[in-house]
Amino acid sequence: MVTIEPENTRCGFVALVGAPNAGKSTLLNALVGTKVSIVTHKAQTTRAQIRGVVTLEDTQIVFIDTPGIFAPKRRLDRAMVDAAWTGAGDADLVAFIVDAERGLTEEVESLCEGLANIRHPRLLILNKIDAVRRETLLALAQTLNERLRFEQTFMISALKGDGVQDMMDWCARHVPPGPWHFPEDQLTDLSLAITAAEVTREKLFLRIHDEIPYNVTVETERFQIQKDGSYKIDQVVYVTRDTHKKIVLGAGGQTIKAIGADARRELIEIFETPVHLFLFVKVREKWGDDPERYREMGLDYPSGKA
Ligand SMILES: Nc1nc2c(ncn2[C@@H]2O[C@H](COP(=O)(O)OP(=O)(O)OP(=O)(O)O)[C@@H](O)[C@H]2O)c(=O)[nH]1
Repeated sequence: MVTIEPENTRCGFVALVGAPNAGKSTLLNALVGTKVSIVTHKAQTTRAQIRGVVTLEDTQIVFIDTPGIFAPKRRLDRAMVDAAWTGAGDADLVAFIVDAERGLTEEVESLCEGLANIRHPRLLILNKIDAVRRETLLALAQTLNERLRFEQTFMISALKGDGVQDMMDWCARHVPPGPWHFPEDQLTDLSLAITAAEVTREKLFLRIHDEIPYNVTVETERFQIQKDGSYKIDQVVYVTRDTHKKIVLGAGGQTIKAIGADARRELIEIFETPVHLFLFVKVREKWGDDPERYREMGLDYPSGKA
């Protein structure tokens, strides 16, 4: 066994920033090699900063999946966007993820402006190359490199894994010397309770097909490790309206039951222990404006910006 002396280690934070749906969470999961951040085809899935940890020989890289940056409306939205920019400002390297299929959208343009104010070295990551022609990719890479200075450009498919290792190796070579922040075998800093809430939220997003998911949040109210090692988890699904509650419940409670079954199945896989999951649906009209609700998600209350 090789012993790694603390004075020889490297460690750094790499923020993954980009527009909603660019593929940041998919990339984080591909980098870490397991699911640490929930992914859906809907924009604004990631609400808080989620850290995924990769330890390679003497180097630890902490990737930060940030919420997609967009024009915020509610307090929650502002807190999400703040979390994304804070993630970028705190990192050693900033990876700008661009959905190459969508190309140069207004969101991407305004992100370029924001990123110009961030002093840390930047990487350009063109994602979804599996869905784009080579010429389109090269043209996009050139345009973006003319707008902003990037240390390196990577063309990847987070979904298929192409180019992900190259990006990770590059990051490993460019993080500063320093002690590790996490034990070698830790993959994320999310608590069990938050992980459980995120998984249920993902299943909800996947089962309910309209506006409602943006108006839903899930909180783990109680997380108990039972004597037999199984987990008993009580969660509340907050919706903003009674009509939404009816949809989330479904006829005879069918929808929530199916969501619970999906979530339970995945939680058993993640936690590697039996899980007893209990979901309750409550109406909380303005939860998106209630700091208590999103403080739970690890988002800071955006002071003075109410
Ligand atoms: N074709 C293709 N689709 C991808 C790729 N990477 C991600 N996607 C899809 O893009 C969608 C959004 O992916 P996410 O990883 O949730 O995107 P995100 O940037 O984290 O989104 P927010 O949480 O909204 O900020 C999902 O449907 C993914 O499956 C890729 O390399 N190729």
